[in-house]
Amino acid sequence: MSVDTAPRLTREPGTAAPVRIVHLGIGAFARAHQAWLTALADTAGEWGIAAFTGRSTTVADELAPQGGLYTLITRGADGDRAEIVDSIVAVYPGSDIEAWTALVSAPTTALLTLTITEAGYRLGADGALDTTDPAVRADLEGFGTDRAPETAPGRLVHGLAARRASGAGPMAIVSCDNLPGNGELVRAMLADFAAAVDPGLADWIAENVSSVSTSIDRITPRTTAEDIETVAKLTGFRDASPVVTEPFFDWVLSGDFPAGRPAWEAAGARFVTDIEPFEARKLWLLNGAHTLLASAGRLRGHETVAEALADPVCREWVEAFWDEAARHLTAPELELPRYRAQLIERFENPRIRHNLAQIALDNVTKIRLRILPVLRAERAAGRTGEAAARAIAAWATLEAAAQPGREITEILADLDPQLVDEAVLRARITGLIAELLAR
Ligand SMILES: NC(=O)c1ccc[n+]([C@@H]2O[C@H](COP(=O)([O-])OP(=O)(O)OC[C@H]3O[C@@H](n4cnc5c(N)ncnc54)[C@H](O)[C@@H]3O)[C@@H](O)[C@H]2O)c1
Ligand SMILES: O=P(O)(O)OC[C@@H](O)[C@@H](O)[C@H](O)[C@H](O)CO
Repeated sequence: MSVDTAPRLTREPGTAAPVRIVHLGIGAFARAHQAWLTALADTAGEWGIAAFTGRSTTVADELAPQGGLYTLITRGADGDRAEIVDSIVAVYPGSDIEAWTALVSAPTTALLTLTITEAGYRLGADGALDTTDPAVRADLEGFGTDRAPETAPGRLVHGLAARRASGAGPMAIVSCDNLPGNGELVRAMLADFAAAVDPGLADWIAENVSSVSTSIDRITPRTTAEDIETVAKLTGFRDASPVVTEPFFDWVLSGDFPAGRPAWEAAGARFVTDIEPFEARKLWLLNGAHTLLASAGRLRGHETVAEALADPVCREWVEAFWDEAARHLTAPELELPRYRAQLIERFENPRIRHNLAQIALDNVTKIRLRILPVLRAERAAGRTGEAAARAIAAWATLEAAAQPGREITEILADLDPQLVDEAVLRARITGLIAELLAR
């Protein structure tokens, strides 16, 4: 059936689970991962999700007429499988502060989950809330007035203040963004914001809000118009907002859930006491390789991860980066040879079109968190960290082209002043830039 003639996907009345989870930043990934796992785990229909967009209202406009239903296409190398996911039961634009406040402060709400992108946390290089950010300042100054908060920290603290006032009790916040120690970062972000507006509220949050850390993994590119056609053919429905993802998924969580949670382990999630090695494995090997390819692959004329990995030069650079990272990922439960083999298979999936330009967004933050730690660990061990340095050199080469007139040393200093201050390192990176330009 073509999308022009297919009936729209809509929810049957009376089939929505009660809201017990509020999600901020509904996009493609949350629907490929935690909303899908919630639907699988929640066989009794007790854990409905109320989803809010972060900035744009697009997903709310698309999903609300469908009662929150959407199609998830699992795209393997050999074909597509479509399923309709029903765990999202209400969708709102992020600007709907009335709905947000009512839902976060409801005693029935047990969890807040987040996919607001790395930039959405509004943290500075030191991991604390960036109070020099004009949007953060505006939310701090407007707190407690009629002005609606606009940043994620502002909205979260506003909602938690209402929860404290309503006496709804403790809850958990689960960050599902690709940041190391994402639970700790949420805790710091909330503590910094609340302390600046109401120290009593900061104490209440510290005692009543559990920040759960997670490592989240499922490659989910942006949906295309062609995907909407594919869904109509597979299901017979017109879905304005389907999501396409890969077969692989992984979710590791660590923390407390004072008001309960879905039995996510029944759907494949793992609960651990020490999440740090799992986070480092995923962020350095998967996201680090993505970040490397986002610069090096584009420099060599490639558009997608699969195209770049098919280039033996890029493949060698990725493997060399993994060798460096692997020396600092020593916990046996990480099963690195297996994880690396899976990564190659996932990156090579020719039917997942993961654009390097999309992955390159907010590159500076990503390099700081995924490449620099490997470079520092290698140098601390007395080695050069050549492969990590090459990823930085590739990024700096593209930046120099995009910012004519700026010296390479200025560009590197924006990333990390140490890259310029240490003469040996600076010379190595500039040497690698010359090598990349010569190719
Ligand atoms: N796509 C993936 O493969 C994948 C996998 C693992 C983790 N993640 C995490 O999920 C995040 C979102 O990915 P996605 O694929 O859903 O992207 P998306 O573009 O589909 O959705 C992003 C959501 O974040 C919101 N947002 C963007 N900037 C914001 C800001 N400054 N403040 C508040 N909200 C903001 C958007 O409005 C939207 O609701 C990633 O940044 C990453 O941290 C993604
Ligand atoms: O937007 P980011 O960099 O956090 O990540 C881009 C991709 O590396 C990322 O979305 C991966 O596909 C994902 O982390 C896989 O689990």
